Amino acid sequence: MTAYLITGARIVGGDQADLLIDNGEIVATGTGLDAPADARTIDATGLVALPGLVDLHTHLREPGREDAETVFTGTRAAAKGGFTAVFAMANTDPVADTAGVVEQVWRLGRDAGYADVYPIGAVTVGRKGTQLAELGAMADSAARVRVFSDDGDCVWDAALMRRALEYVKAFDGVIAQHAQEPRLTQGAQMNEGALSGVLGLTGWPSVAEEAIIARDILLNAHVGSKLHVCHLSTKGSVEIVRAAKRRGLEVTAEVTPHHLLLTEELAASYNPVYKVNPPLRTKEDVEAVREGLADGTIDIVATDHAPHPVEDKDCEWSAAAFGMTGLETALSVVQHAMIDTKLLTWAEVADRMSYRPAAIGQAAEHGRPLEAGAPANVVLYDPRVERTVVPDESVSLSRNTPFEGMTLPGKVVATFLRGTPTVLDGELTK
Ligand SMILES: NC(=O)N[C@@H](CC(=O)O)C(=O)O
Ligand SMILES: [Zn+2]
Ligand SMILES: [Zn+2]
Repeated sequence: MTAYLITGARIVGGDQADLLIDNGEIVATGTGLDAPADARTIDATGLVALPGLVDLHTHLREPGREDAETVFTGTRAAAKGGFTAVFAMANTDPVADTAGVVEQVWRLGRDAGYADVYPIGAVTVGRKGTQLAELGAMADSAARVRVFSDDGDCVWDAALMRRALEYVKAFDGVIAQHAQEPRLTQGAQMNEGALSGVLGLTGWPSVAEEAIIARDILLNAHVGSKLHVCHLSTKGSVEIVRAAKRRGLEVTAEVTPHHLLLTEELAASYNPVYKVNPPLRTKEDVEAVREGLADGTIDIVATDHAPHPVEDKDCEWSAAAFGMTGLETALSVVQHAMIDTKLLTWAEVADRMSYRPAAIGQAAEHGRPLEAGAPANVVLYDPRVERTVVPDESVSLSRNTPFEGMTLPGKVVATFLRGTPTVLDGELTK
């Protein structure tokens, strides 16, 4: 294995220093390090060194929709975005609700070699919301599933949600809820408000999200398990989670890059690239989720990378699929929304995009501080450059980025997965 001496990087949580990587590990940090003679030197002056990013919410689409994304293409996009681990959502076809399917996804990730893939298991059989899936079998499988979610749909039946929360206690699992009250969102197309009325699109009230979050926090407190809230998007949701945490109730929550930056006004274009679940909300909501992420109410940023082929997006708004891609732009959007606004430091970004998602998902090899002895999962990022987002430059199979044409700060220069570069000089290594 080639050794790498990374010089002059700003190491988050530490000083400007050198970083020596060998045999898959961080061997040392500091200055004047004793590198092997054949070590490759990377001048990282001006770059930020972060622990490899961890995405707790990615749609890789395999098996079933390999026209939108595969484990191979999705993890390439992940590596390009600085991620070394992704949690693959269960809404595939077949649904990841058995040990067989989660093991298949896990193996495909390992064979591709771009990022570690942690499959998420479905909570209910076929994600149909009526019968618990084989959670224990998925937990005991080679994929060692610890996160379970019916994402795409809400586990709306309170009794079933209670049983799922109880069940995962046996192996310290977590239920990640897609909080959407189905009766309040029938036919919903965008955020409910004055604008949805003007545009003639069925509205999606904030309360549909908040009611489920409040219910689940109480259910979870009752059974003493672990609840994670997917893609929280409203000011009211932030307030509910903040109040719960103040009371000492166990809950973790995520926000997506797009909900940190974009607002419902984009729907006025009727361009389905802006159609997403949960919908883009108001400026007030964006400010609230930013504050929530800054003060730790919201634990993590997760991309909800949701690739869709052109034919599912290039149609009338109401017929289009929900979802947007996000792996390759996540860190830039977070820099723009949170660092350049002085709401977060880089050390806090490492916390929200690496340490904490790894802890919630129990990805022990990931989310470790850049210190000697840790697995060499590292990203080198240049916050000084700018780029205009061009969909065709994406290595994802899909093109549905809502950031097309926007100028965003920063660029991933290198990503290391256990000491092996998956990205060097800004390009995939294989
Ligand atoms: N976010 C989305 O709009 N879509 C996701 C499902 C989901 O995350 O709910 C998808 O699978 O396409
Ligand atoms: Zn969802
Ligand atoms: Zn999702």
